Amino acid sequence: MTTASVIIIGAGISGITAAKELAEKGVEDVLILEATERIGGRIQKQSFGDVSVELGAGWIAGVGGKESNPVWELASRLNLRTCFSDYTNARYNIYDQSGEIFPTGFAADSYKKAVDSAILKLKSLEAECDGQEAEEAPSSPKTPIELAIDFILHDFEMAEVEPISTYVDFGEREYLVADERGYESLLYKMAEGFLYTSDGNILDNRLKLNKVVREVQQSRNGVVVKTEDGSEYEANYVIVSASIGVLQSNLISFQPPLPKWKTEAIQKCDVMVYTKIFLKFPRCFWPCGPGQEFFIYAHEQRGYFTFWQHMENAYPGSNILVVTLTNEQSKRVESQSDEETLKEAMSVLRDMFGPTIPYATDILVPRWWNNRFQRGSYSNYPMISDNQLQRNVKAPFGRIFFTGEHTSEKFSGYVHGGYLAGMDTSKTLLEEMKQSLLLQPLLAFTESLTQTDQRSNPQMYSNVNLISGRS
Ligand SMILES: Cc1cc2nc3c(=O)[nH]c(=O)nc-3n(C[C@H](O)[C@H](O)[C@H](O)COP(=O)(O)OP(=O)(O)OC[C@H]3O[C@@H](n4cnc5c(N)ncnc54)[C@H](O)[C@@H]3O)c2cc1C
Repeated sequence: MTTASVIIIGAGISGITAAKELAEKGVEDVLILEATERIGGRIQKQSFGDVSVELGAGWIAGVGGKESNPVWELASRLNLRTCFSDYTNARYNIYDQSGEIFPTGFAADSYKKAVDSAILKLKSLEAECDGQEAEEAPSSPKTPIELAIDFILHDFEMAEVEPISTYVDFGEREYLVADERGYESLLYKMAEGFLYTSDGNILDNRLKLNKVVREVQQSRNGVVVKTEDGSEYEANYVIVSASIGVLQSNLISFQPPLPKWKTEAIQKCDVMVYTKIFLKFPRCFWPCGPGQEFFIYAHEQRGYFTFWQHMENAYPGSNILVVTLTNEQSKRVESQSDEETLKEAMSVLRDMFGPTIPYATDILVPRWWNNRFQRGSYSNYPMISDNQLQRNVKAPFGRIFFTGEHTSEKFSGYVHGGYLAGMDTSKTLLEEMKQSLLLQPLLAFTESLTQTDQRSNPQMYSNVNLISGRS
């Protein structure tokens, strides 16, 4: 059986950050077990139509504020190619089903109404929590303006994932990563010399790919981690960085089972499904001027092929459009063939741009919901929820610690949330290791009093030995 001080389940941004931080602080023998054949998790690029597209995270969000976003700093240091991307412009490019574009004033007005309506909804939820009578939110007749409002509200629900109470001013600017190696470069740079040698070979004592963890067994002596291929690994501590969707599924079982306060908190957190569908065309037929990177299709069915982006700013001449679907629409599209999805997308595009536009030559539909190592795109805590819910999701259980974007109090749902969570969890674990070292003599004394044969369990309190390079 392979042993390590700390086993980390998952090699996304949070898992790699935690592993690196632990190693830098002296915990040398950290081992990452990753279910797939690659590192990166929800940061994943794929070649499509001669360029690299991001199936997962694409934007470095929250830049230009009072405090600095660590992922932006990292990207700047690595000279990652990025381009400014302002999706709020989308509100001025709203098409109806007959291809008419809503006049600017009309669209801006819808935006204001949506904001007012969102504030009213928030107040009513707050009042409900306080047990007061709430002002009724207006019902939504599906006039064109209400269709536009509906989109904007839908967008708020999908994008405003950070709890308002914990707002930190990283800024509002967003940059699209347009690097040849994509967002993944960040992770490969972090992993260089640590998980991989400079010529790209895996350091096998630090990272094992294609290792699907199915069971985490905890005892007084440590933790045993069992994988689908029958391997077993032993450690003093485990950090689980798998997504909230995976925690909600039964992929990983815990022995003894996680306590009720923890499983309840995990189940209460919403999982967003967010899907970017890529379409390649023989030529560009959409408007490409300044402020036209994004456009919206207003349809009675909320979220039906609503949000569009062209990739000409990031990749000139690529002739690629991206349409974003969420939740029920994402799940629906994931369950049908790509040909059917292509047909639907083409029909929407023909509504907007007329019947003569060329048919797409290729389509790429990521399936985050049906991916058993993700089960969704990112966590979305209820807008009005006390911080206790998230604290319970994050809280360790014995020797098992939790990290991942869903444990980041301020930035759940984001790459920088995953990064900061990895830092935070490693700090908490280091503190625990220190404490257990301090307690060691006392525990040894108690043990000798109760005449327990500690020699049969040599690892029980011996973080010191394990920290210094056993693997
Ligand atoms: C479509 C999409 C668009 C997004 N857009 C943005 C964006 O523009 N900007 C932004 O900041 N964020 C965005 N995000 C969110 C961002 O990608 C995530 O918040 C972040 O990457 C999560 O990192 P993580 O380390 O918490 O989890 P992950 O990256 O999911 O890492 C967890 C790892 O655990 C592995 N794993 C799971 N189960 C097991 C198991 N049983 N055994 C072993 N390994 C296991 C997984 O394979 C994975 O590699 C987007 C996400 C998606 C899906």
